[in-house]
Amino acid sequence: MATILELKDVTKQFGGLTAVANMAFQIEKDSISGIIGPNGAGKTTMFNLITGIYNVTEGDIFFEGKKLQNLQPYQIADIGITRTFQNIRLFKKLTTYDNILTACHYNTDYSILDAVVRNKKFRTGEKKLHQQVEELLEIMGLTDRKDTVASNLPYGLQRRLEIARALALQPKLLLLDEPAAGMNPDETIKLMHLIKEIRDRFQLTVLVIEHHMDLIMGICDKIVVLNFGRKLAEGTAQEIQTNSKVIEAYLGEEEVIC
Ligand SMILES: Nc1ncnc2c1ncn2[C@@H]1O[C@H](COP(=O)(O)OP(=O)(O)OP(=O)(O)O)[C@@H](O)[C@H]1O
Repeated sequence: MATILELKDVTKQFGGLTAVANMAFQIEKDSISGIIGPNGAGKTTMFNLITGIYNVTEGDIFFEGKKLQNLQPYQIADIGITRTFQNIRLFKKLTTYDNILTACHYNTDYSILDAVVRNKKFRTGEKKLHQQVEELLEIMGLTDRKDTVASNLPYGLQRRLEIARALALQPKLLLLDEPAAGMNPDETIKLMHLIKEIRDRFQLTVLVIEHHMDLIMGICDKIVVLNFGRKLAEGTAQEIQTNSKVIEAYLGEEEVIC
């Protein structure tokens, strides 16, 4: 198995606070991996480092063997890493369809001039875009809500729409920050199947932060556990559930283990 993402001794400090300390792990291509840990453990900060929102204080992050150094978030999206956010970020006044379409437009290969004169290249490109939007609507179960304004969608569907927008950028690595937040158990199970389906259909790698242990334990090939910005443990769901350090520090409450 090839490694798609590697963190080598990554540290992030905010003034005197060390949010992430000497973090090191590898993510295998085509896998689904999870990051868990108590509030404030450094999970979102790690996503922000991988996606270029923050620069690392020390250490290196490699994507497909290349160092991600001083790249801007849009450059990181260009090389194939996209994400969703803990606090949903959508164009709230646009329809579901247009939210996906604006993200798909990022991939167009026609120029402004092609668009102005509406030549064949533009028309073919536009047709492809609309096909891509329809496909994403279908996969994400949003077709019958395509004309609904995003702010009027139920919360669970807003989260799905956010994933659709991240997929529209055709990533190789998809980072999901608490995709099941606010979902009921039934929606969470459906999301779990959907994440697997997305991985298979688009042949991508998924890294997911989640507090819903059933989702994490149900879909992840590997789980990295953080505590106070440090890696506490790493392994399969079974290894994590039986790891004494994890049980002591994080999964101490029995009901957390599914
Ligand atoms: N921009 C920032 N400036 C200063 N401190 C920050 C910043 N971002 C995060 N922190 C701090 O870094 C630590 C890790 O925060 P982070 O949001 O990464 O944790 P988390 O594991 O994602 O938590 P949660 O599960 O609550 O989302 C926290 O102490 C937080 O207050």
